[in-house]
Amino acid sequence: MAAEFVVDKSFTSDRRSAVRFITYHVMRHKWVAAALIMGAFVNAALASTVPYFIGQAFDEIQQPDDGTRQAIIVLCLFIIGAQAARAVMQFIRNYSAELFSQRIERDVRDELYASLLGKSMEFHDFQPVGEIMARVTNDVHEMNFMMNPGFNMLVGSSMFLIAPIIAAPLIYPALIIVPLTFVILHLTVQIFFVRSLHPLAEKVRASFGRMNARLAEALDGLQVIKGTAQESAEVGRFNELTDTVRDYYIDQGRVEARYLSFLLLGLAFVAAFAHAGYLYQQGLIDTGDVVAFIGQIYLFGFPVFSSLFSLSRIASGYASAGRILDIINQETDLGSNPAGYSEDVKGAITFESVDFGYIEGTQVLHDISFSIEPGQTVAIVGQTGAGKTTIAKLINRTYDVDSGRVLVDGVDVRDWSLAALRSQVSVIEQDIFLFSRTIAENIAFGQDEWSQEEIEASAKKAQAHDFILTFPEGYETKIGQRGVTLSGGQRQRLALARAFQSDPPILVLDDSTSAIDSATEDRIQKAIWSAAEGRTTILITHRLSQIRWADHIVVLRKGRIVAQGKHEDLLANSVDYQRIFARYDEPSSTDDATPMNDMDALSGDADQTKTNTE
Ligand SMILES: Nc1ncnc2c1ncn2[C@@H]1O[C@H](COP(=O)(O)OP(=O)(O)OP(=O)(O)O)[C@@H](O)[C@H]1O
Repeated sequence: MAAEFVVDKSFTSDRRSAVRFITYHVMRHKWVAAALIMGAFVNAALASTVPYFIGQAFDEIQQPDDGTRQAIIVLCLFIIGAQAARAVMQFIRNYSAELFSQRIERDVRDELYASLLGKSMEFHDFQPVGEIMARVTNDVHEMNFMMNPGFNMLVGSSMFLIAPIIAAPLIYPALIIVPLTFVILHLTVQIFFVRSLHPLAEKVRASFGRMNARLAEALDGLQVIKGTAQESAEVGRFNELTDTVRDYYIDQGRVEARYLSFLLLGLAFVAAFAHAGYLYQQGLIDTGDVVAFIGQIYLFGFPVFSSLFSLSRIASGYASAGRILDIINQETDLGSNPAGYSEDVKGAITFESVDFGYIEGTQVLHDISFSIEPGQTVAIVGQTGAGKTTIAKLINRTYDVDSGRVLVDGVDVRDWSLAALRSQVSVIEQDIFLFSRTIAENIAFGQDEWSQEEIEASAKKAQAHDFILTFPEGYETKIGQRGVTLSGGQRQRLALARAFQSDPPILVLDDSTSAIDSATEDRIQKAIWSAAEGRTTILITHRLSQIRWADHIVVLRKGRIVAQGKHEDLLANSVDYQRIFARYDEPSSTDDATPMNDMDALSGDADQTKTNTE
């Protein structure tokens, strides 16, 4: 399957169905599973010896003679020995079960996480984060529960179903009738039980995912919810989802409450007493045999009670495995092309008749063609929604073109090794994302090794060093989630520092100075100029001061290029450029005091402006 990112794994699971997927993961740890089964089986076998020894003891007490005392002591020692051995077997079984289930949880989670990172942005655009989180955390954990206590209890208790079938005929052959009939009926009930439980378990899991998605979205948009006083409405919507989860759980409980095996167990006791009593009356078995036989029937209690719980866990785990596979098996269009072209990027970018749309049938870019020489700075301008950001996303293959080609150094980006391409194209997004890690770690993101001096040098170039030092912990300051503890301008400068640190041959700055005051704008301007030096830079900006010193300007309108060239030429010849430019905000700056929307000022020399400000 094509994926943007493929982890070198020591295994490739069988993803053809949930059963194969589960079996594959179980078989990866077959020795641990074998220890579990062996522990469970021997434990059950030893447990079933207890009623046998008690039956023997009964016989001894009923016909006392000189050897009775010694025989009872020996039988007691056997029971103690059997229980001690059981304790060891229980330990083996429970330890293996924990090891087994935790390993499976880890393997499946790793596999799912790697698969998620490998999915294209097209996939992630339409997947609510909360839903994905529910699968990575909760559904994977359900698979753990399916193994332990689910399978563990089912396997362990199944041995208690087998033991009486073996032991009863040893007491007297006809005594097999009741236990065998019970086991057949109990297994039939189990099959019907799981069949009716499975669709409900799927509904529970799916409704849980939807609830999680809503929760994640609400927390993400908390500011908007509070800002628009929508708390009550949101609580109402969330309640509807929690009600649905509750209702499906109750439906599941209703099916569980109708579990027929409890009734069967009661009937089995009645039938066993009747049968044993009849054989006793016929003189075919003695009192000890009756006690031993009823003791064997008692062993059924454990599998009946535990199967209700273990089968519910298995039904939930099975539904979860299906949901995990759903995600893993979804195709992603982008291939990582690991064997592709992977030279050092020089920086030439060419768009050749590119068409693109995010959704089928809705075209965002139409016939886009332009070229950028290595080291040039190019500004892409156009009204909001014109497709500027979309152009940037095609360069590092966040998305692939529908038709036409995007070339980097003359090579189609699809022929590049994706890792080689992306590691050399740095994009500072409109909505800058910072991780909840330290400032230093954020600047060095993507690098395995870095020194404090390097980080500080990058921060200085990005005009970020001074504000970083105002924090008590400096570079070790932990940034709040998504960088919420920083201002917009500070986030932008950290993103620039990250770009300096990785020193990419191609740098894309998307609207990077849209939300800041003029003094900060000035600092960022300087940082951008020094960042643009010696590399191909694409500026997607509404800032006049940035646009006009670009080597080349591409003017977009509704996804089409309506003009391109140098600032002066465009200003003189392109009505679109003039119109767009007239609407752009030009912040006043200390060095470059071009007034906003002042068309006279636009005719100033771009290079001159750049030099002055530098
Ligand atoms: N992930 C997406 N899925 C679907 N449509 C999208 C997606 N991202 C952008 N679009 C659509 O593509 C069009 C171009 O968007 P784009 O972000 O490239 O515009 P832009 O020129 O960068 O705008 P702005 O100046 O406001 O950032 C818009 O109509 C937008 O609604």
